[in-house]
Amino acid sequence: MRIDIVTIFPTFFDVLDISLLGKARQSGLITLGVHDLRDHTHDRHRTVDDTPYGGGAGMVMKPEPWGEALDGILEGASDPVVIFPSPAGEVFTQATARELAQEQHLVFGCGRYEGIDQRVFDDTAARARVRLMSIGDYVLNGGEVATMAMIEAIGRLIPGVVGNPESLVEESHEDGLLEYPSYTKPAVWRGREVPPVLLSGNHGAVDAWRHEQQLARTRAVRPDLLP
Ligand SMILES: OB(O)c1ccc2cc[nH]c2c1
Repeated sequence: MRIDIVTIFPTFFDVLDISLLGKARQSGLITLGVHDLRDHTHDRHRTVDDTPYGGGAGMVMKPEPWGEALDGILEGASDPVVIFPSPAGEVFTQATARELAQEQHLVFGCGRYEGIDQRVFDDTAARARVRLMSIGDYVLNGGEVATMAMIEAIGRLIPGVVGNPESLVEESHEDGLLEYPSYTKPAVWRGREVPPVLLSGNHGAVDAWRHEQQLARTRAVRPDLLP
């Protein structure tokens, strides 16, 4: 998978050189391109924003630098999905991560200030699949944190990135439920015992207990996930 990111804070994504995603890049499973939006400005101050038409507080990101940056990425690209993190976007879920992990090329456009001139979305949608994505009902200062979260959620689902693919199966949201509680040695810690069923060696009983724990947790914390 190729991933391109357009941002005014390119060093924000240096962290993608480490851990699982860093290994995936070294092995060629993921190819990453980080593009500084200011490299697509042509004034002395490298201006990327201006006051909003219609008035209002804050600044809006100018369309010209975005147009030039995306032209360079989309030219010759093979059917990428262009994702703009936005509080006004569809909610990114584990199902979205699974869906996007199937793609060959993702482009993330990280907005700042009050957002990006709408014509950038419209112009890009005329030549690529565009999706505005929200990672939750709260507002960040820009798209970089959301992009990092989505890249991690998507990247870990790409075959070969996570060593043991079985570890991807029993996770929260994979089967529509929250995950069961986990325990490891010691069997007693500060007077707290591991649930005896987990020490029983009875795999059927363990599976049943874990499923019940998933249901109980989901009922308590995320009843909206239940069918
Ligand atoms: O909360 B968010 O996901 C988000 C995304 C993009 C921008 C651009 C300016 N504020 C933003 C917030």
